[in-house]
Amino acid sequence: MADKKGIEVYLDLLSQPCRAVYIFLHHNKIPHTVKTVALRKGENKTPDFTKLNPMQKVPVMVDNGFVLTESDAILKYLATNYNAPEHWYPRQPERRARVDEYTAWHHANTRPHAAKVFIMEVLLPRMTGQPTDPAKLERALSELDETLEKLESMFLKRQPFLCGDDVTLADLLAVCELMQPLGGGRDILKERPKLATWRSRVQSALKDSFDEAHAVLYRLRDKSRAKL
Ligand SMILES: N[C@@H](CCC(=O)N[C@@H](CS)C(=O)NCC(=O)O)C(=O)O
Repeated sequence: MADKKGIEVYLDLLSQPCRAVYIFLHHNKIPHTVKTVALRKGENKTPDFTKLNPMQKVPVMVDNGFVLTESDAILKYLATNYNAPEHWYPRQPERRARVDEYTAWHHANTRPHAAKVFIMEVLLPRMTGQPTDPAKLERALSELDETLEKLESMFLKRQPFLCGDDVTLADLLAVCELMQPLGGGRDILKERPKLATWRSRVQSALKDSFDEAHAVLYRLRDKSRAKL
């Protein structure tokens, strides 16, 4: 049985994988302490943080001296070692394999494609002072659209959640990523009713922890919309 003393997590809630870890811990009432690492202030580049994670990325989890990076590994570790309901990461081999199938695909598809739109519309203009290049944005949106199409046709199909009848780690990672372009005022699911309904379903399943984790992104969205 894992230690009940609690866990330390190093997070910046503007980061999609950090929000997934935060939501999982909060929703499942797993005792933990959040240590904020403000990426915009370069706090991930300090010597202390670099010692903890030489990759200089968040999230990082420390459980009684056991240091773990990568949201996927952290979520699966938490689901396996702490008392989280089984639906998150089912024990039955085929059902678990479905979650692993999505999460492997996620990091090469949903994540880079949704993140690119946010980077182009929010981060790059802030860093360079230059407006978004419309042709590059068009290409990024078209790549993202292919991913959204596959999410609907290959994963969601006719089921309520990406891997079946109940919410899993796959939905959690996916929803946090697909929310990100909202920071630039863009709702990428606006014209995708099937995925938009899925998002509402995931949001309801996660209750307050969803909005709590996304508060900082909502503030960014409101600022972006005010500029339009
Ligand atoms: N594959 C990693 C990705 C972690 C990652 O890219 N984190 C970003 C924030 S979303 C970061 O820390 N970036 C800081 C940097 O690269 O300087 C995971 O899922 O945990």
